[in-house]
Amino acid sequence: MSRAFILLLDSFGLGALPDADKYGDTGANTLGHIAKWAADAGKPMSLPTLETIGLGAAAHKASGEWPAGFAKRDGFTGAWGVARERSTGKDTQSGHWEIAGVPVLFDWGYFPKTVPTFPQELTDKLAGITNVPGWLGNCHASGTTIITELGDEHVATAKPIIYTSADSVMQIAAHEEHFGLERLYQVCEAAYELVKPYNIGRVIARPFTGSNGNYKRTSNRHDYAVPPVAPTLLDHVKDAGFEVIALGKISDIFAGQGVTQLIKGADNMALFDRLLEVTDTAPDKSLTFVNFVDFDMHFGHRRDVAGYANALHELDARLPDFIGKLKEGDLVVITADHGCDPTWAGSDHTREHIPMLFFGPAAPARELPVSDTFSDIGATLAHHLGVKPTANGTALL
Ligand SMILES: O=P(O)(O)O[C@H]1O[C@H](CO)[C@@H](O)[C@H]1O
Ligand SMILES: [Mn+2]
Ligand SMILES: [Mn+2]
Repeated sequence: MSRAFILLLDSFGLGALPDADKYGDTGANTLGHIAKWAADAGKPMSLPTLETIGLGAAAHKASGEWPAGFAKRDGFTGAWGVARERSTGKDTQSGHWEIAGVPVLFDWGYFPKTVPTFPQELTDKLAGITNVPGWLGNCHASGTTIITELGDEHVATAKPIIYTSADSVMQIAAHEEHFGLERLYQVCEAAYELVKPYNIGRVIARPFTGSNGNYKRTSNRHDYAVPPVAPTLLDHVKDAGFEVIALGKISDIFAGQGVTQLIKGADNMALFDRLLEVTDTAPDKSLTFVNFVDFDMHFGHRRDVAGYANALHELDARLPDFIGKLKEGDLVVITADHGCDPTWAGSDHTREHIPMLFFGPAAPARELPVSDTFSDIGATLAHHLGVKPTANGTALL
């Protein structure tokens, strides 16, 4: 067996990049600030499996500091390092595509921090096509806050809630029963076509349920994403005739390009269950790519430090089961797509190093030099699987 696995902890950054000042992120450090918060609260973090692979040393390499409560040790079991982003954005698509060999060197379009944020030409056209009676929101917002504020008015008027963030996104929230899930998807499909001239990466359907000021998003989120601009590692694996198994939102992020099997999961732990099943059955030369989204969606953007720390503990506790299922020749990497420091101002991502923790039967134990592109991950896995090399990046192992 010679399989590859990418376990991506969405937003798990290890400290600001040298160019973080351009993003207002100088000093951001997702893991470092969570660990400090936990130690200050008298409950230091303990991530024994990740630490054994080399997480603490990688964090030290990225930021110059060992996370509070982590042992300053050596003798790791994995090939550990960190990578810097070459893409100009600090968004999910740029991070994932770059890992898969395609840095995003053009600038995405973004909507301004004005109210309204969306150009009137766009919202008028979209209302005309979809027959909605108007829009609510039309601003930069946190998705959970805005449905609490505007949910009642949405239910009363049937006007969808539209909002954006520092990412290249148009998000459309609507009530699953009152407005209808299928209708929301139709509005998003129409929006996806209309935002093309604005160079927007994704339109995201954000359905919710509930009543009387008490609203909750459902798992029926759907992303309408621009496909990768060049062939990625996923395409190379698929084109070689091997399986590409996408868990969670991976397929959405790559617009389905290069994916042969798509498996969804409601949350991190459900996704981990699916990962264990896949690890039992995935064939030789397959690539399994999982995105653990809760870190970003529930805790990073929500600036919930305790929740983020807890989610890390939960994931670490399950890693031994996964490692126990690996077969000879398997290579795994634990990584991230950007930071989202839950102690940082605002609610957006932070420009940070990502971890590169390679482990499994095919991984040597060694320190890796700092990579100047996330694409070194894709290059390493392409080499491991013996498929066409990615257009960017250097194989590290
Ligand atoms: O606040 P919510 O709706 O979770 O939005 C977050 O989710 C979007 C997609 O990842 C990002 O643009 C971010 O702002
Ligand atoms: Mn992300
Ligand atoms: Mn995010």
